[in-house]
Amino acid sequence: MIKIAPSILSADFAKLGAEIQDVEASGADYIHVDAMDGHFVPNLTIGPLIVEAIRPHTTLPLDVHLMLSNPDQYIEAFAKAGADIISVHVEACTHLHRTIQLIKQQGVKAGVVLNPATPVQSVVPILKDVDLVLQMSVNPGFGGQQFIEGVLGNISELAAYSKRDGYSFEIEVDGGVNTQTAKACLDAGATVLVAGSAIFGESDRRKAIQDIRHSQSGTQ
Ligand SMILES: O=C(CO)[C@H](O)[C@H](O)COP(=O)(O)O
Repeated sequence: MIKIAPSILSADFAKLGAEIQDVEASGADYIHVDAMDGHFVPNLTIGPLIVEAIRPHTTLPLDVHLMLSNPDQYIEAFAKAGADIISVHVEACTHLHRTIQLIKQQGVKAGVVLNPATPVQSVVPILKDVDLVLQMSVNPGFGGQQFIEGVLGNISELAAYSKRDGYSFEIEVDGGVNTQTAKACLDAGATVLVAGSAIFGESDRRKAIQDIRHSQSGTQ
């Protein structure tokens, strides 16, 4: 079953609790939370205080994507705030194995993230340790960007490693995912699709989630 993770980056922040409850009632599987530090990426967004504030508004897993230059410094705070999955960028981690262990020590699931131009080879040694690999399909920092087709090869490569070595990590794709681009991601082997504007930008969130989820089979 394909999982859909609405990215609250495109939600109405003035009514975030209600927005999250709406996508949960509309069939979402995870709530995707984008934390940006204005340094690793050119934008500032969400910190642990917001994660703590939204935690009581949903029973869904909070899937927290850290776009931070120094993720180690904030992992404990995000875990205590209520994150269920914490993902860090391979490009930001000098000691990736140590950072992944730090996440696991907090009792939450650990993910590693690749930017569009980062080769899959850079995460192969850590694949056996992670619960999720997040392949960015835009350059991180902003919602509403255009899907970069060149990442499809990375998704297929990740799926091939998973199959070859019997791993069970999720393959998540984030950025420019909509009803036009979802099928190619799923065909390549994605198991979780993050979508911000394609869900929160629609008045019928249930239909938006269903359309993305079923884009592979064509059954809406
Ligand atoms: O991580 C992100 C940006 O860094 C967002 O999750 C992503 O861009 C989702 O937005 P959209 O679906 O509108 O592209």
